[in-house]
This record gives sequence, structure tokens and C-alpha cells, in this order.
Amino acid sequence: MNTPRKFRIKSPCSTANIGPGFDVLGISLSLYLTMDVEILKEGKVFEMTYSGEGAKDVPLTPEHNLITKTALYVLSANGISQLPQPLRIHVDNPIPLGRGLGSSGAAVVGGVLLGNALGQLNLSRDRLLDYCLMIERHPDNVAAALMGGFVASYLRELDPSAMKGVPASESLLDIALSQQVPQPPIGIGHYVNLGWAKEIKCIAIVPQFEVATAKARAVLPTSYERKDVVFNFQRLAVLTTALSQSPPDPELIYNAMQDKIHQPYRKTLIPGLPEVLSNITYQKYDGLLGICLSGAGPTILALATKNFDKIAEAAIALFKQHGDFECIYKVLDVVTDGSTCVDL
Ligand SMILES: Nc1ncnc2c1ncn2[C@@H]1O[C@H](COP(=O)(O)OP(=O)(O)O)[C@@H](O)[C@H]1O
Ligand SMILES: N[C@@H](CCOP(=O)(O)O)C(=O)O
Repeated sequence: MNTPRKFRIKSPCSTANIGPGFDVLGISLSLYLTMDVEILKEGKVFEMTYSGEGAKDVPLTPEHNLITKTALYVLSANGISQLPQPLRIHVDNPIPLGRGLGSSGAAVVGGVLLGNALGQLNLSRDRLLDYCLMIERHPDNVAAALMGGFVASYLRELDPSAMKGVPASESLLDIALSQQVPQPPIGIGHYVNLGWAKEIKCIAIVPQFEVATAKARAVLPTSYERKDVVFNFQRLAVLTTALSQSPPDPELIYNAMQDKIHQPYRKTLIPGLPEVLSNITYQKYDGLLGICLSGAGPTILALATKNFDKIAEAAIALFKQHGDFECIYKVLDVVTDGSTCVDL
């Protein structure tokens, strides 16, 4: 019989890319997916409830919900074929789905922490990242959500034998979880925490429609011209240090947040994107440091030190001229604690 236990998992939302750092940069932000978990002595075998964003659509069966599927994968890789029973999980999720704020990253990290806690596996934080990277194959969101703060990451190139069982795309969870799956190779991803000037806040301007990340990746070319790649490299290298400097330099940051690798191709999915990015400038808005697409969009990320409402309202007014959809905005802080699992 299980020993009754109660714990809470929290995983932050994240914004990825920050302009030129496509699939490299991520920042964890002050909006958390929270999961209250109880292993009971008696009761229903499995009960999952859910409040917040996606409450109408998110499936709540263990084999279909992204969080529990991920936990089942972690357990299966460690020789445990099912969730402990009876189990009760309540998810509260304020992170809008399919908006470019890393809702799937938070769910995957939360699911890996859930599997680790349910199986009492005591995996290290670096090992937890390996599991996350078997599911979400771009490291920017999950590295930031798991580790916290402003994070740069890369995936290690593995030799073909080590790649056995590593999914080419984000499809691992489609496999039958009833079979035991192999453990991920060790050290798939590497990351560093970058400095962040504490006066910089993140404004998320969120159009109220979804763009699935998979769809926004499918519109990208498979190869690029050298000049576009060099354009991004130059800015990426400067940006990582520029965002740590106090006081921040608006001209340096604004120009370092330009991108030629993903944003130009994603404009077809987001009406008004080029207009918002080109009209909200540091010369026009005091306090603005830079503006870009958040993750795969449609959310816009503006970095600023003041005039948050004015900047957000200007972006929303521009969106209004180009499409028939509502927008909301949130002023968020960079959070450094990452994802946590605490006994209650
Ligand atoms: N809390 C959650 N519980 C279950 N599934 C989720 C949760 N959050 C996100 N998802 C899944 O991830 C999808 C969104 O992922 P994605 O397209 O990568 O967008 P983003 O990560 O930018 O929000 C949702 O449609 C849903 O299938
Ligand atoms: N680097 C990825 C980031 C996707 O972030 P999401 O929050 O939209 O899932 C990309 O740009 O595709």
C-alpha cells in the first residue's frame, strides 16, 4: 500500500528566442502552472481536476493529458508501469495555451517533476532536463522553466547509437506508454544562466487566438542564407550581455533584438506582426528597450523599464488596425527559482 503523501509542483511560463536567439534563449516569467498532488490511502483510482486556461479543452485522462503522459513516460523509463493509486491531481493553469508563453514547456517540466516525485526517483535537476528534452526538442522553454532566470541552452549532438529512442520531433509521447521506454541519454542539453538587469520587466501582449508551435515551426525554411545567419549571430552575442547591464542601453538592446531567422516567416500567421514590431520603437516610447515575438507567437514580448501600460496599449491599438481579435497584456517579472516540488 502507498504511504499517503501530498505535494505541490510549480512551473513558470517562459518566453523564448528574445528576437535573434531562436531555439537558444529563454526567460522564465512570473506566471505559474501549479499542481497539487495527493497520493491517498483510499478513494478513486485516479482523479484529475483542472482550473484556468484550457479548462474546457484539456483532456484529463492519464494517457491523454500532456502532464500525466509525461509523468508516465518518466516512470516507464524507470521501470514503473503505472501511476500510484489512488491519486488525486488538481492543476491550476494561468498560462494561456498556444500563445508563445511556453504553456507546453511548463506542462512538460511539471510532468517530469511529477514522474520524479511519484516514482521517488530523486533525479538531479540536470537529469530532469534530459527527460524534458526527450519531449520538447527545442531546449529554450524547458531549460528556462526548469532552471529559472535568463537561460541560454543547446542540444548536444549525439552519435547515432545514442540517438536510439530519441525522437526526431516532438512525438515521443505518441508511443505506447504501456511498453517500457529507454532512459534518455545523459547530458542531452547544456545550459548557462545569463545575467539580467533587475530593472527590466517583460510585457507580454497576448492576442486572443492560438498559434500551435508545431505550425509556426512548419512555416520556417529548412536552410538560410549566410547573411541572415550572421545577422542573428552578431545580435545574439551582443544581446546576452546587453541585457545584464545596468542601466540598460535602449539603442543597443533594440537593435540586438532584431531577427531574420524566424519572425519574418511567421508574419503570415499573425496579422499585424510586422507593423507592431516596426512601429513600437525605443525612440517613440521612453523606457522601451526592445520588442519581438514571444516564442512562436502570437504573443509579443516588449522589454521595458517604465511606461509598461503605454507600450502595451500602443501595441494593442496597432493589432486592432490589422485584425479582428482581442488582446490582453501582462507585465511580468523574470523569476529565478525555476520549477519546484514541495511537500505539503
Ligand atoms: N497545462 C496543460 N495541460 C495539458 N496540456 C497542456 C497544458 N499546457 C499546454 N498543453 C498542451 O500544449 C499545447 C500548446 O503547446 P504549444 O503549441 O507548444 O504552445 P505554447 O507552449 O506556446 O503555449 C496545448 O494545445 C495543449 O495541447
Ligand atoms: N524556439 C521555439 C520556441 C517556441 O515557444 P512557444 O512558447 O511558442 O512554444 C520556436 O520559436 O519555435
